[in-house]
Amino acid sequence: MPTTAVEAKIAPSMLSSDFANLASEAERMISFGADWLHMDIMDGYVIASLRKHTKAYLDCHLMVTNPLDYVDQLGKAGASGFTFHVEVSKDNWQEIVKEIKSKGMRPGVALKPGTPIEDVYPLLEGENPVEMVLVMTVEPGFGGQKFIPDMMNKVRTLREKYPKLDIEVDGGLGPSTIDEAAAAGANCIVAGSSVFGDPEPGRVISLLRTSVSKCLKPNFI
Ligand SMILES: O=C(CO)[C@@H](O)[C@H](O)COP(=O)(O)O
Repeated sequence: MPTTAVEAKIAPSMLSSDFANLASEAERMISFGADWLHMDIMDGYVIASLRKHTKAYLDCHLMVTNPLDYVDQLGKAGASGFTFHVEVSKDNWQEIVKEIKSKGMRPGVALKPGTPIEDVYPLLEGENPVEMVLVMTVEPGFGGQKFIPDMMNKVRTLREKYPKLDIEVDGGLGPSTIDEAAAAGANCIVAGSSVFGDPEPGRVISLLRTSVSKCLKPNFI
């Protein structure tokens, strides 16, 4: 029976949602077909309050300098994925990954546009590898920035080396950039302004999924 090595995951970035109505915004995105909800973390309280209203996979991107300090809090709050930055974890990533897994979350590593892809390789090898790499396609910070096409070289290199890895892209993704990202090998797509800013978010989510699905390679097992 053919199956795919990796699946398309469309993750609206809640940074672009109406914060005063977080629960209904989350429900709205799930009803439009979102797979994950992408959460940019400044503290864990938002996760805890949203978790009360949804069973969705909460894909958390920690833009913090000391990720270890947040593992326990995010685990208790109900985070599903915990993605920390490679730039701040060169010395203790093994401990961070172990802690994330012990709290029942899925570890991922993110890299900023200026960071070479080779920096994440050690985190993908050995006994306790991360399970996802988030390639930032804008400088982390806020939504609505322009997609950096050069980042697709990182995605391509990573996909060639790790055919079964979840590769996420974040920043400036939407109908005009998705084909390039999908062709390079990204399968998890974070999209903020293109989804929340469209009168038909469901149509955008479905378009993103179709583009990724077309590029996924079948894996015959
Ligand atoms: O983490 C970030 C930016 O730092 C993102 O998650 C953005 O929220 C994505 O927004 P768009 O570029 O899709 O509008």
